[in-house]
Amino acid sequence: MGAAKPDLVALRDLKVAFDGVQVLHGIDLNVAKGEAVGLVGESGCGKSVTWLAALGLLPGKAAVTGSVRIDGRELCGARRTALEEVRGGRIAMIFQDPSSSLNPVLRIGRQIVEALYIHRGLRGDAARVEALRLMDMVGIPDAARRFDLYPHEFSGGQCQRLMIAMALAGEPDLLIADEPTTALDATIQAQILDLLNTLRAETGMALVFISHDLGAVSQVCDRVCVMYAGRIVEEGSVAQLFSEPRHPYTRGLFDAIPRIDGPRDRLIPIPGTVPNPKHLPAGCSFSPRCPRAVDACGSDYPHLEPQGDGRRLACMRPVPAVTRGDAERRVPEGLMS
Ligand SMILES: Nc1ncnc2c1ncn2[C@@H]1O[C@H](COP(=O)(O)OP(=O)(O)OP(=O)(O)O)[C@@H](O)[C@H]1O
Repeated sequence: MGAAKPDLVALRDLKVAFDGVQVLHGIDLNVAKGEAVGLVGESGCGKSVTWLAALGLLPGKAAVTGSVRIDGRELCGARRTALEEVRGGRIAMIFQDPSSSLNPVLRIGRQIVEALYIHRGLRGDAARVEALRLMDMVGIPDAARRFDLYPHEFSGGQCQRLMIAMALAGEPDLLIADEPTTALDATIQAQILDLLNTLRAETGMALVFISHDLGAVSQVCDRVCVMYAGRIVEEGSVAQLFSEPRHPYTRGLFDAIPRIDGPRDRLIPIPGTVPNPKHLPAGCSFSPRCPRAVDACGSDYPHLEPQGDGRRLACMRPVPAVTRGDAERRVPEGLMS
């Protein structure tokens, strides 16, 4: 086994509140250089806010505390110039909707050239050559001819590729992809996941992949963090979590997705709804929906503790370990050790 890679990002006890309502309750999370980490969980659990807070992109009304270290440098509470240096340079972020990043009234080539100037000081022919290289790298055919087109002249999948090209303009060490494939149909989604894997292999950049889609996460990530109501409740390798989810919430997420080899009537939705951050239940926030909860779960919050097998888990009544046979049925092809 090789030595562990050094951390690129370390979040410690990251908390966020909007107008006095706490929505993030102390996130501890590391991303190593070159690693791909998935963040999954139901809508509103805090996946996006975690990274928007880390990059200083939340609106002024957000109260953010804790520590955000990028390569050892503290960014929580840092000056705007320090944050701007990191954003788009060391770290880039892409979103579900390319129109949030692409300017509809500017030709696409010019937008990439501008990003190259801002992040790397390139201009003139050098910028054009590099922009064409990036367009080619993200799989835009006939880049030279399409350099002068507007965003609306590209398909949804191509706009997503162009947004990735702009994100790569700063040669980031980390790309944060927030639901990058949710709005795309299945074939295009698969192509974008493939592209992310290829780019990671070619550039060595790390990836944070935020998604509802466990299947997509399994295709691009090394490690997964499962979030619930503003906390990480379980974290482990993709193979570990797919083969043996130990938190009842993680287990619930897996039971609620269709499996190609499973009968349709085996889909079990998680009962109840995600709690309102204004009125979180006492103890473990998942306990009112949890099939394994006991009285203590409604009074004491379980901390996220390292387990013997390398995962971290916040649960007093974890799901018992499954047998090897069950595990093999659950793990997507190629992930079984
Ligand atoms: N600007 C804001 N002002 C007030 N509350 C906010 C703001 N942004 C996010 N929130 C709240 O913070 C919580 C976490 O939101 P976040 O967007 O991180 O969830 P998410 O897990 O990314 O959800 P989704 O999968 O739907 O994107 C939610 O309760 C949300 O309503």
